[in-house]
Amino acid sequence: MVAKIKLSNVTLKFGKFEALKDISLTLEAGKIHGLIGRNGAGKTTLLSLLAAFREPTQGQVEIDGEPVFENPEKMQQIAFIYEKNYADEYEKIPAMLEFSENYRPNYDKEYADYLLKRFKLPLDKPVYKLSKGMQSALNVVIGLASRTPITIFDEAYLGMDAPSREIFYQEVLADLAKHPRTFILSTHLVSEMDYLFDNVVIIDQGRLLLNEDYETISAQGASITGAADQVDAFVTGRKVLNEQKLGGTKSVMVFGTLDEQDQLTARQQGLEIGPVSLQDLFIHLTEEAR
Ligand SMILES: Nc1ncnc2c1ncn2[C@@H]1O[C@H](COP(=O)(O)OP(=O)(O)OP(=O)(O)O)[C@@H](O)[C@H]1O
Repeated sequence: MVAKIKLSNVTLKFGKFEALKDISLTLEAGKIHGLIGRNGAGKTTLLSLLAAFREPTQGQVEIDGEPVFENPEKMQQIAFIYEKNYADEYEKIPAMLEFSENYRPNYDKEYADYLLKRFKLPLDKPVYKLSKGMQSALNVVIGLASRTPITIFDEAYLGMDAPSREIFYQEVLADLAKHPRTFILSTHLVSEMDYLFDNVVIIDQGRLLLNEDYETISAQGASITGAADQVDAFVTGRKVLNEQKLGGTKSVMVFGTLDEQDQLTARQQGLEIGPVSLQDLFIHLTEEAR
């Protein structure tokens, strides 16, 4: 079961402050969408609208053509996983999971049990006594095992160590392949998670900067590596995003596509051309917008 999300001219105000400014975008069903933006860009605010936690001040948020706000049928199809405060959660994990089991029609208890084991989560402790990383892993279990048509993870990895984050990423990919649905992952760990994304949404200061598939974005930049003086000559006049030097070798990231002639010239000069990282493009695009 998959679902398509559409925002049309969405504005969200907190009092006089516009946290989201006239955002229109479509998120295709069955894909992994990466949502990135600097601190305070409006990611959580945007996700809370998708999850029907709030109503836009202006504009429409629709899932499969229907408004989502105060629409119980649509809301049941969306899991919004964010960092919760479990200070007052005296239940143990099995009791907590009962809610998802009862409320989510596609909830898979066997899969949840498998994930609990994979994350090595203790079942005999009240949730408030779990470490921060364990509480995040529990959120991930709820999000994945609910198998909702739309699953939103808002920086779900907070506190999780590297091996646990790796399990999270592996499970997103493996379970999506078996049970198609739409994932939206917001993150600051761009270089760690970019390989997961089919599509990337970048917002900055409440505005949409970009909503494109990962391959198209990657083609908007290139890395050029080779002898330092040759590389310097090649990148003259181009927009340099980042450079690194090791001995006589230099690697420079440039913004903009390289046409066939550029590629031929680079090869003739013994320069190596590679892709640019999403992280470098993100830093560049959000700096340029200021
Ligand atoms: N309840 C609120 N009342 C007033 N302003 C708010 C409220 N929630 C968020 N904001 C403001 O809206 C803007 C966007 O916040 P949001 O939490 O969506 O950003 P974010 O991109 O998720 O940031 P971060 O990466 O730091 O978590 C910020 O300027 C924030 O101060």
